Amino acid sequence: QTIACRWGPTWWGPQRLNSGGRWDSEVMASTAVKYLSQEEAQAVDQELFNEYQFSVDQLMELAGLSCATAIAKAYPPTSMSRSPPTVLVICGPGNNGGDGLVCARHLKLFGYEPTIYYPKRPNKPLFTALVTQCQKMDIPFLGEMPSEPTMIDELYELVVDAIFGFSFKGDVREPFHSILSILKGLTVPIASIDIPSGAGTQKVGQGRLGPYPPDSCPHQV
Ligand SMILES: NC(=O)C1=CN([C@@H]2O[C@H](COP(=O)(O)OP(=O)(O)OC[C@H]3O[C@@H](n4cnc5c(N)ncnc54)[C@H](OP(=O)(O)O)[C@@H]3O)[C@@H](O)[C@H]2O)[C@@H](O)CC1
Repeated sequence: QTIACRWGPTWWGPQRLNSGGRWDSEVMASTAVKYLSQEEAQAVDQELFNEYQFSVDQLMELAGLSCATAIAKAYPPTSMSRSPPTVLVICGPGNNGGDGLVCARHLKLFGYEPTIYYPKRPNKPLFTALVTQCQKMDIPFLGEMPSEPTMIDELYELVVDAIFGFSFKGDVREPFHSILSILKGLTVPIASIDIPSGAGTQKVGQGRLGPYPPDSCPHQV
């Protein structure tokens, strides 16, 4: 999983399996960031599931924890104006949304005050369990998206975009089109899990939350 942060002191190089199946230490040691294409990301996914026998629960827990850790490095609670810092985590209908639920749980443990908006919930045990775990940690779920960017700017210091990952395709459908429109108007920073949602993963281009790869757009974790 590529982890990158624009404002933090460190750029974490991508960690990927090379064609021989070994961790590519040269790439890991590099300070440059390589972005995986949609096909590359999906191939890594399949290799981890099939060859390495990881389960989706395992990978999602690691992904969510890694994202929360990267966010805590980029935006330490002590650097934020509120205590605890308020974070809105917006989760999509796929595994990227699952990463967001796990991330919210770890952000709470790291001293943030996350709130989740999860408008389209898959009826699968993995996701219902993740929701239960967040509820048991007293993480609130919003019934509806704040309608104006200024409302989000006032209530939250950071937004985590866990809406779409590498299976996004086509034009954004509702309710996510409206959600992304609101996010485009924010002044608070947005940390995007995997890719900025709405950005294409096939090629460098202008995504709906900013350019991709994101040299000057929301943080990508
Ligand atoms: N590889 C790894 O090691 C790991 C990967 N992980 C994570 O998984 C992510 C990939 O997960 P994923 O495959 O579930 O896809 P993802 O993008 O979250 O959601 C796709 C859903 O979105 C929807 N949708 C799509 N296009 C749309 C549109 N235009 N407009 C509106 N809706 C649209 C569509 O849902 P539907 O509308 O069909 O209900 C579709 O099913 C990956 O990026 C990484 O974050 C970690 O969890 C574990 C380790």
